Amino acid sequence: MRLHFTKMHGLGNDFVVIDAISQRLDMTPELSRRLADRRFGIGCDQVLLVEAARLPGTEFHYRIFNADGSEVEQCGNGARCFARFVRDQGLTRSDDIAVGTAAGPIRLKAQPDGQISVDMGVPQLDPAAIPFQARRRAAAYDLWQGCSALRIGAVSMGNPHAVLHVEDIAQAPVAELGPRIECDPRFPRRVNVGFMQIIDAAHIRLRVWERGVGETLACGTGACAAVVIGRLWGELDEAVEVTLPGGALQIQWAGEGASVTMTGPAARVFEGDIEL
Ligand SMILES: N[C@@H](CCC[C@H](N)C(=O)O)C(=O)O
Repeated sequence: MRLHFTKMHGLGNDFVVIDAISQRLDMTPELSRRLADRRFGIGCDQVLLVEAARLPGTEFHYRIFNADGSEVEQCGNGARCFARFVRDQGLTRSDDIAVGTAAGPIRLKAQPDGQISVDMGVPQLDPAAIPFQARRRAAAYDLWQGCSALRIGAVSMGNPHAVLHVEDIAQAPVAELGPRIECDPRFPRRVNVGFMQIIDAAHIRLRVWERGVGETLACGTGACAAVVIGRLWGELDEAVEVTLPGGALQIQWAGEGASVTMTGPAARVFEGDIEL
């Protein structure tokens, strides 16, 4: 069987995007691992499937698979690439697209300058919704790693995130602490881990250890999560520029009960066919 795909990226967080409306595809963890493999497959952080709408009021359904084969609820950089893909392929003419995900519907807006804005929904801070084991909701939690407690914020942007403050992003222990926190038993579905350096109230630097992938060049939901936590800690404004290793995203969050908006680029790299 031959499968047509498009390789895309959002600030270097890279995707294999598949039109699963015009092509029949039975996605499995094995197949997503194979497509994502950088030596034996095409290579990407996530595989994105464009499917027919399932939720009322939406035009499409969006499924996301990490490089380790796990299917996940949300992907922010992927959402911007999804919007660009369905418009470039002529699957829609709309510049305001409602899309269903496992985490509920999201709205994607193509801006005149080519950037895409995504309404990422209302962040969930209740521990049970993240999911995170804690007696009660708090702005910060102590997470014990060996003999030392790390101060973290925890939030769901549809997918789970832990956020830590670091003094110097270049020296952040991402490869050491990332996998340990990802698999901490207090996060029963594992977790994405953001390391945030606050430059000033309108600008942060961020590196993210992604669940099911490892460190990526950018993480859209991670950028939203960091701004939410930074605002809960009283350190950030409503509009924040988030600089990731792959480039910058603009994040806006008015506060409790409001949706988070993320704006940034989406790029197409190449198209191809893979024999399965
Ligand atoms: N790269 C993403 C997040 C992808 C999913 C994540 N690894 C998870 O397991 O939740 C983004 O841009 O948000």
